[in-house]
Amino acid sequence: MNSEEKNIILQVQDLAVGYSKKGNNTIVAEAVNFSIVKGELVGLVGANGIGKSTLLRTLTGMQNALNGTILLNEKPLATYSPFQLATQLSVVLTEAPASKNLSVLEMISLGRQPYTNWIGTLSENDKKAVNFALDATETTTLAHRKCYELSDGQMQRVAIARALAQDTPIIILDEPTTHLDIYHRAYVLKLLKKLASETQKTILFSTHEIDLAIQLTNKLLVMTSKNTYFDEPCKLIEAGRFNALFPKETIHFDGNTGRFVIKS
Ligand SMILES: Nc1ncnc2c1ncn2[C@@H]1O[C@H](COP(=O)(O)OP(=O)(O)OP(=O)(O)O)[C@@H](O)[C@H]1O
Repeated sequence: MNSEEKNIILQVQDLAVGYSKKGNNTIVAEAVNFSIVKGELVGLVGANGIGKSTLLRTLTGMQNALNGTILLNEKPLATYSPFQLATQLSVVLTEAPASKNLSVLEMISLGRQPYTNWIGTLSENDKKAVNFALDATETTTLAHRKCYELSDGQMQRVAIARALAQDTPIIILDEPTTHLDIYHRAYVLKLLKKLASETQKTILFSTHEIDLAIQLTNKLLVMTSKNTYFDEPCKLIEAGRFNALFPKETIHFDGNTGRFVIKS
């Protein structure tokens, strides 16, 4: 076993994802294979409706795989209890949280739920994790504001802080840059990169910011209607994988600049 194999935290083998209704399976993506190493920042890109959220929901145990294997720390995901999973994997979804009436501090403290006692009292260790999360996401000054008072960009940082407070080795985020302006999109993705390299957390996020993801991530998962590719961004460019993402008549990928260009 080489050192990369030893550090694999999430391994996906021949995975099929999709939906099951009255015994009929609708497969959204199949033959998905990849292995993510500890401390890597991995982006998931693909056209609207290709199956990014479906794949992420399957990887977080929120919906069942239709086929194949997901190994978390070499153990099948399906064998983790909800409590065990909450200590390994935190999830940041796009939907606004139901409890926007909470203060920022209360929202971030919710991340400590897997560790707190039944009345939810925070130990010194819990407080340390919450303070680290506030600091890392620059949300300390917002701590006593209500979540409903925040802008989308501020709320996104709070959602990331809640996941950080949960202190799991893996954080999975579904489109963390939705509704943000270009500066805040870059800010959030740079924050994820910093967290992955400084805390050795493994971070997997879906995004439509392909140009930014190419610049910032260690690896990318590229979902197309035929295949899902997984590799370093430069190798994916070399192999022409981004050319297959969108219909060529409208935009094409320029491998020299690493950017999409509108066709005139
Ligand atoms: N609950 C559901 N039941 C059945 N089909 C669904 C369900 N949710 C999504 N789908 C279908 O699964 C396919 C993939 O959807 P998904 O939301 O995973 O795509 P996506 O890549 O995340 O899209 P987007 O970039 O637009 O968010 C789509 O055809 C969608 O209609």
